[in-house]
Parts: sequence; C-alpha cells; structure tokens
Amino acid sequence: DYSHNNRVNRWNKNVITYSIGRYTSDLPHSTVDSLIESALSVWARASTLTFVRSRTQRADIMVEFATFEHGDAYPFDGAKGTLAHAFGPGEGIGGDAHFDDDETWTAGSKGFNLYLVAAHEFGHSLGLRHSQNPESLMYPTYKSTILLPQTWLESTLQPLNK
Ligand SMILES: CNC(=O)[C@@H](NC(=O)[C@H](CC(C)C)CN(O)C=O)C(C)(C)C
Ligand SMILES: [Ca+2]
Ligand SMILES: [Zn+2]
Ligand SMILES: [Zn+2]
Repeated sequence: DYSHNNRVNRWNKNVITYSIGRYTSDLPHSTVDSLIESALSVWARASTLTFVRSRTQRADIMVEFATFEHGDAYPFDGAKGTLAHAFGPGEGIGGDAHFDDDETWTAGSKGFNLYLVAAHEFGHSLGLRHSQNPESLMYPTYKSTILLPQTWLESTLQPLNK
C-alpha cells in the first residue's frame, strides 16, 4: 500500500528519466526491460509521475546489476542476504537502483522476482522509506507473495485462460 506515504514524489519534476546499464545474464535483455518498465508503472499509477527511458548516462534513475564492490559505499554480499539497494531522489547517484547479480533473477516465482524487487527499489528512488506493514511493497524483507495489482491480475486470469 503506497497510500501510507504522501511524499511519493520528492523529485522536483514529474518526468523522471531512467536508463539500464549492465544487465544480468539470468534473463534476456528484453525481459529485464519489460520488468523494469512494469515496476516503474506501479509508481506511475500511484502518483503523477511519468517515467521515460533514456539511453544516456545522465538519467535520473540509473538501473544496473552488479556484484560485491561496485563503485559506491555499499558493496553487495554474494548470493542471498541483500538483494538490491537504491538511493533517494537527488543528483548523481540519487535515484539509482542497483541489483545484486549474485542472486538468481527471474520473471516468475523461482529465485528472486525482478519485478517485485524493482518495484520496492523504485519506491526508495522516489523517496519512500520502509514500511512495518508486512503487506506493504516497502516492507524490508523479500516476500514472493506480495501481490501487486498487475501480478494479482495475471495470476487470477491465468487459471481462466488455461
Ligand atoms: C532475501 N533477502 C532479504 O529479504 C533482504 N532484504 C533486502 O535485500 C531488501 C530488498 C527486498 C525487500 C526486495 C533490501 N532493501 O531494503 C533494499 O531496498 C534482507 C531482509 C536479508 C536484508
Ligand atoms: Ca546478495
Ligand atoms: Zn550500489
Ligand atoms: Zn528497501
């Protein structure tokens, strides 16, 4: 529930750019692109924000997959443990979202679901902090059962069109 925080948009603009740098080898690039786009659309629907993909290195939200030491003060820790991190709105590293590539990233229920983790990370990119509500997208622990409207819709319709 993102309604608990009315400070979704702490950027001083409504059009936010994003770019994707290094990819994971767990998924096709096109799948990563669509999962990232879907995760951003969760926030677009919950706010007045629009996300536009940019091919330059100057995007507001730089998305990348990395392992261990990767150029910021928060090295990743290998498989499991921390899955990803993101920085609140601001210049430079502000808004950026990094994903630990020592995890197994999936589009489904195996490994860690990139769509769910990215939706959480982009909450931070927009200035949200953690929620203590276990049902919240911003809960600090990964749960593969966080059914977002889109995921709920797909899973509900799935049996119907089997
Ligand atoms: C499975 N491992 C976990 O559940 C770990 N939690 C995470 O990696 C958080 C991301 C999840 C919620 C997508 C880190 N975070 O808050 C980033 O913004 C630990 C709880 C072990 C830290
Ligand atoms: Ca890790
Ligand atoms: Zn990082
Ligand atoms: Zn978090």
